[in-house]
Amino acid sequence: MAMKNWTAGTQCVAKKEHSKPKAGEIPYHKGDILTLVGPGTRKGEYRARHNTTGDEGLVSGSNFREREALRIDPKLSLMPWFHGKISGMQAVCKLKPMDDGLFLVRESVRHPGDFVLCVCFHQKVFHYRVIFQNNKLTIDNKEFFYNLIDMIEFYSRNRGAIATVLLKPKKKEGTKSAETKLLKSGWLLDLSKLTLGEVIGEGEFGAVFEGEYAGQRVAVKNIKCDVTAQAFLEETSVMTNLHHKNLVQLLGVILHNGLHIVTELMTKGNLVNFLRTRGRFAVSATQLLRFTLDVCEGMEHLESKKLLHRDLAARNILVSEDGVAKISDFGLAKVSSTATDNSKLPVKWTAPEALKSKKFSTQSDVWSYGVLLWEIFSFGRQPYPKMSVSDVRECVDQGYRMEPPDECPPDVYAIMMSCWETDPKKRPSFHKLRDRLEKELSKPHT
Ligand SMILES: Nc1ncnc2c1ncn2[C@@H]1O[C@H](COP(=O)(O)OP(=O)(O)OP(=O)(O)O)[C@@H](O)[C@H]1O
Repeated sequence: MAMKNWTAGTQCVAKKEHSKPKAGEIPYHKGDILTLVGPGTRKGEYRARHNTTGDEGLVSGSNFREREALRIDPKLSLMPWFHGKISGMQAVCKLKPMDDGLFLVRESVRHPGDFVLCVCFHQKVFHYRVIFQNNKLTIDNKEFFYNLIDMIEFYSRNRGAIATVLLKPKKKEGTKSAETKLLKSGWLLDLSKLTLGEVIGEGEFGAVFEGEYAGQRVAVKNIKCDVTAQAFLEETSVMTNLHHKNLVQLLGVILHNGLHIVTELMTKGNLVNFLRTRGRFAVSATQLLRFTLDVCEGMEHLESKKLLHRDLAARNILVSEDGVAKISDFGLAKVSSTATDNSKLPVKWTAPEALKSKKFSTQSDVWSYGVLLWEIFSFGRQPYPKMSVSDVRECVDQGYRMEPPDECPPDVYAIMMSCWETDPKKRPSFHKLRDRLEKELSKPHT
């Protein structure tokens, strides 16, 4: 068997029961998930933390397999039972054989915007109109839901006012159930183990909560809108491929009330706020350099996986309790290099060739990294201060580059400038950047 060479942070699934641990070992059940924290004392052995019990101790690598990453698959659907705009007749044709509890959801042809839940029972199809009012969905004006996912979840457990509980989704052709896939691969978490705490941030698509999952402090992003939740599924799939000390770790997702995305908690918040609230008297140049190196190492890892970030900026860097910077927000991360919607691009951070001809590459991430360096050394200032987005586009095109931030070490400014070479090929790789930053860090700083 090939020697496993797992790094700290790798999530593993137990292949066997291990109920009688020896001294220093921890117990686990088949299917339990553990996070490796480091090498063990002997060959093939690791130190690991049990994701549910929180126990930490030694485990044998041969009893585990790495938690499977999700393939980025556009067919993966949170709502495989949703068939879009089809007529009642068409729905009836699809619901064959008419087993009790077989169901689908369609959009009403006659009342656009309203949905219809179609369920088989006693060889008949029942059509329940789902009404959207006051921002909620309801069938009977007694039970109300934020979204379809929630509604289906409810009627899969309770009959409520309908003929039968929902037993089996009729999948739309060409879709695969995300729930099944997440469950099989070990990324589906258990709602009953989650406790939500206070709101710690506001994302574009919903609040971010602090919480606890099976004893571990976590951050939870809840996406209520079905369509957005579906879009986030892709971000989550990307994250299942990533384990690195400088990338915010996905712990898993919960399908309830839309989608809950559970990640490790970064208690010191995002880097912009971190630097703005502390300022140059509280954060040393060495600490700033450590942040830049942290981000660089995270990017080097993304690069090694052939992934682009596309939205690298200090607002998307989070700081852990022990002051380590990690990259988050893989919303725009993609394997391919063809862009989607240009209007959403963060212009002040995006390389000119990416803005102009959608040429995204690791080199365009390097450009953004240069802007991020500038943000770090200016303690969280908005880049290109006082310039409008269209001014920035135009000036940068004509060769304008930002001045160094106050008291920025000249060598660091030289690194920024090299990231902003017009010709992407002339920009350094993240690997090269790490080299230069490590040298910088080894110099005496105040
Ligand atoms: N894992 C985490 N730990 C601590 N705080 C977090 C975590 N994730 C997010 N936050 C906080 O919540 C804020 C919003 O995060 P979020 O990623 O939703 O922002 P966003 O940039 O709007 O992303 P999106 O476009 O995905 O909504 C962050 O700036 C940060 O302060």
